[in-house]
Amino acid sequence: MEKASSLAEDYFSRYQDLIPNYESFLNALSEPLPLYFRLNTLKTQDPDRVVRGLARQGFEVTPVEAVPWFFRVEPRDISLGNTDEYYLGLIYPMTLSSSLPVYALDPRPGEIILDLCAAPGSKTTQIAQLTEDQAIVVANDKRLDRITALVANLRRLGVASVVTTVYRGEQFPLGTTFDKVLVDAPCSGEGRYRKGYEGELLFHKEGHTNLPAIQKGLIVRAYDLLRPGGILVYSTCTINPEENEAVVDYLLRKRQAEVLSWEAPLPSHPGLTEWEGKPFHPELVKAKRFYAHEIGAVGFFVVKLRRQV
Ligand SMILES: C[S@@+](CC[C@H](N)C(=O)[O-])C[C@H]1O[C@@H](n2cnc3c(N)ncnc32)[C@H](O)[C@@H]1O
Repeated sequence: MEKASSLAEDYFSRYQDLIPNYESFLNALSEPLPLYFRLNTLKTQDPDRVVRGLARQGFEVTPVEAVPWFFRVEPRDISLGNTDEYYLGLIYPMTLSSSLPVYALDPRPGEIILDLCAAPGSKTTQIAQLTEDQAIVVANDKRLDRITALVANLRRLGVASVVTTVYRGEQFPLGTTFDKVLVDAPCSGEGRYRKGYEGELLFHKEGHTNLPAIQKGLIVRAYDLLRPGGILVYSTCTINPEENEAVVDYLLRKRQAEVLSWEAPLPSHPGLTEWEGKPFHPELVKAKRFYAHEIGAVGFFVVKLRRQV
């Protein structure tokens, strides 16, 4: 047990000097992730009614002050996915920090928006909600089975403004230009790792292909799909600088992108300008890192960029 319980610590030890309050980060790995849902305002404007309905089924629901339409739910041992509120599309269970990339994207009605790695659609449906279903949204994913799940979510939530495509994002056809592109990239998911009973890391998927190479291909294609002045948001749920700052640094060396500041509703830390002796573009300080133990949700990295020409 002693040996096993050090597995998570071993894995994260390279981040010892990077993660603020590293001890409390390690402690948080043993805690279950808090549950949240987003109220789907395309189907209801009456949060009180939804909260009362869930309370009758034994849920304790608390609004999250900082993030509009998000609610924290307890306990975890009854399934939100088996409630009428879920089936009717009044709620969409998603972790709180998963709202951040769309927050940075700031989608508006009338815009043409591409969600390049969209399935199962947490962020696509959030975009549809924030634009009151009045944008044109293309939701793409390389996996048809996951697009099928996304389409089911669109139907359940009553979204009409989204069309779906199935391309490898790196090869998404050039031609149409977008006002905004979101790349919520496939990643190692370190921000969501938790310790199991024997100290093993849950959610640790072995045998990844070269994620940074895929992520670099995705971010460059996303940039090339923007109109001049268009906005790109790149996000991951990993701590790993090679999948975050190094990917954005690659784009900044290949293209004339501008890194933008944005106001986040949850506590964050600046992006890194150096990692393991390798310098990154100084503007990366405007990227934001969110750590699981500080926000009570999955750890995230989010950066907002503008296409110059
Ligand atoms: C982090 S998940 C996206 C979650 C989604 N944005 C949401 O909020 O529900 C990453 C997605 O990227 C997809 N993906 C992986 N490689 C891809 C590629 N080369 N091109 C497009 N999508 C890819 C995966 O199938 C997966 O659905």
